[in-house]
Amino acid sequence: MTKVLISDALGEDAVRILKARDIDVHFDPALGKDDAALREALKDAEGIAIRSATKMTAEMIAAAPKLKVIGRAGIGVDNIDIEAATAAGIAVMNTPFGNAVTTAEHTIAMMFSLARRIPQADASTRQSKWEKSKFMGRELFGKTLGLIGAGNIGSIVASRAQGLKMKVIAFDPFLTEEKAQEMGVELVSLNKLLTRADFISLHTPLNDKTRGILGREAFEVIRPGAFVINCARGGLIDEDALAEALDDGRVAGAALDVYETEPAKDHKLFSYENVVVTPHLGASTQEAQENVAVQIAEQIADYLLTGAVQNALNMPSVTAEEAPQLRPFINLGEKLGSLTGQLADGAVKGITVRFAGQVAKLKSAPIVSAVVSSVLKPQLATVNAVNALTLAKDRGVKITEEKTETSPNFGSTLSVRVETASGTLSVTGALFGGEPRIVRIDDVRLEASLSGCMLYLVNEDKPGFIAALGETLREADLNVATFNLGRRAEGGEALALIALDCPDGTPPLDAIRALPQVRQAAVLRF
Ligand SMILES: NC(=O)C1=CN([C@@H]2O[C@H](COP(=O)(O)OP(=O)(O)OC[C@H]3O[C@@H](n4cnc5c(N)ncnc54)[C@H](O)[C@@H]3O)[C@@H](O)[C@H]2O)C=CC1
Ligand SMILES: O=C(O)C(=O)COP(=O)(O)O
Repeated sequence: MTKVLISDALGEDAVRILKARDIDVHFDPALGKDDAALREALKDAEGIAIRSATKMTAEMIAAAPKLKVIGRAGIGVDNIDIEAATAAGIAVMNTPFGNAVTTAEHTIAMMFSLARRIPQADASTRQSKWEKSKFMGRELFGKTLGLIGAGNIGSIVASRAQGLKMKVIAFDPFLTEEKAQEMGVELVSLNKLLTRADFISLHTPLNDKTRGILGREAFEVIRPGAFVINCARGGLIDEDALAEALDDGRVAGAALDVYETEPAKDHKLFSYENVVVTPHLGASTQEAQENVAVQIAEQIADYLLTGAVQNALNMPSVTAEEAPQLRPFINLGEKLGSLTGQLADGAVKGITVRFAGQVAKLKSAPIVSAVVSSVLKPQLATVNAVNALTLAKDRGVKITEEKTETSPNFGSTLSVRVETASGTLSVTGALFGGEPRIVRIDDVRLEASLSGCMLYLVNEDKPGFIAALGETLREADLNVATFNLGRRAEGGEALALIALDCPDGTPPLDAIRALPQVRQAAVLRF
């Protein structure tokens, strides 16, 4: 039974959905905080659903030999070593929209909290102080909100802020002018944003480019009296530099939901009166948690059980509707890739996948990944459809796709051409009743299913060859299951693909190669 772990606090719906799909679910929200227990539980898990507390480091991934998918019930994946997961052939998925509205609302709540000092006023009033004059606030109306990052969440924050009649400007080098105009947002440089905005809110992923984007240099040019809000990731702000800017009054206040180190229990900024803090609550509403739990459970189950891929960060998407259409062609691609990979002599330099007919209209990326993975399999034990393209690139293998919507003889054909230092080999296959069949090897037509243990032969098309081969196989006590022949021209070079009943034994290749008509012989396993 397929085992999936849930190692963070996820909505119960996730358990229900996975169990309904006959998945063995291990739900322990404490697991993500206990490295040793997580490592142990990962030994036989095929999937894991996490939030931000579980750290899927390279070391943790190495402890999970059966893991096929890491599902992040949320957006940020900075707690997952995606490179290590990809190298290990593990799909990484998130739920990019399920908690976006909730997090944008938290940002707006933080902005109001700063402007009206609601948390501080609340604490004071509970202490019977009635400090009405102390908590003089600021209006948001007419103020400028500067967004650093205007993607899913930033754009929702923008629309809510516009509803409050704020002017919204954004620094986002990846946002087009057209999209910004559509959002009613003025695109500006980081420097302009810092000098113009009354409120600055961060909404970028945490990566090498964005780490410390609000650091000492930024606080030096920031508009005096600006407020800073961070509901994205802790590392985006240099917390020491923020403390200095708060100390000398350049920054009027900050609202933080996320921290460089989490959980943040003892933080120097917690003692600042003009800092509002929440414990990474951005995504914590019932609605958002229901959304992400349901979405990630369905995505994990679909991937493990049907091969559908949704919201993966390291492989192409395949919808539930596309999966059944693609599956037979993925199977065909795997067979063709496996045949060419097993016959490839030496390092693979290039792989060309050609789609002809109806198949050219389908999404090609999953088929190409399957082909490349199967070609490289004899050389790389750990290759799979997730890491195939990365491994191919690392090894300098050039991948080419060709498409034509016409196919002369079959509804659709798929061809794989593999180039090595010693030449090229090209095979074409088609589906017969949904089953993969090979229909051509180089320029030789022959029709064969590829399964089990097979003998691949290149021989001279001369009388007596089949009898001699039959005798050699009989001497080795090997039964022929199917025999498929093709030839270039009468009396010329012929090809044979022979299925043998040899689950454990090995065909006597030396004896076969010694037959006078044989030019090449190889054993293939599918
Ligand atoms: N506090 C919380 O509980 C939550 C936090 N988040 C975090 O919010 C952040 C934003 O999430 P989404 O809006 O969904 O992401 P997104 O990917 O939709 O948007 C990110 C935006 O940042 C922009 N960007 C990337 N690099 C940039 C750079 N160097 N400078 C300026 N802009 C840059 C991108 O072009 C994109 O428009 C993420 O860090 C995510 O982890 C998300 C959900 C909940
Ligand atoms: O989705 C995200 O990026 C978040 O930061 C939410 O984190 P959480 O699931 O609440 O631990």
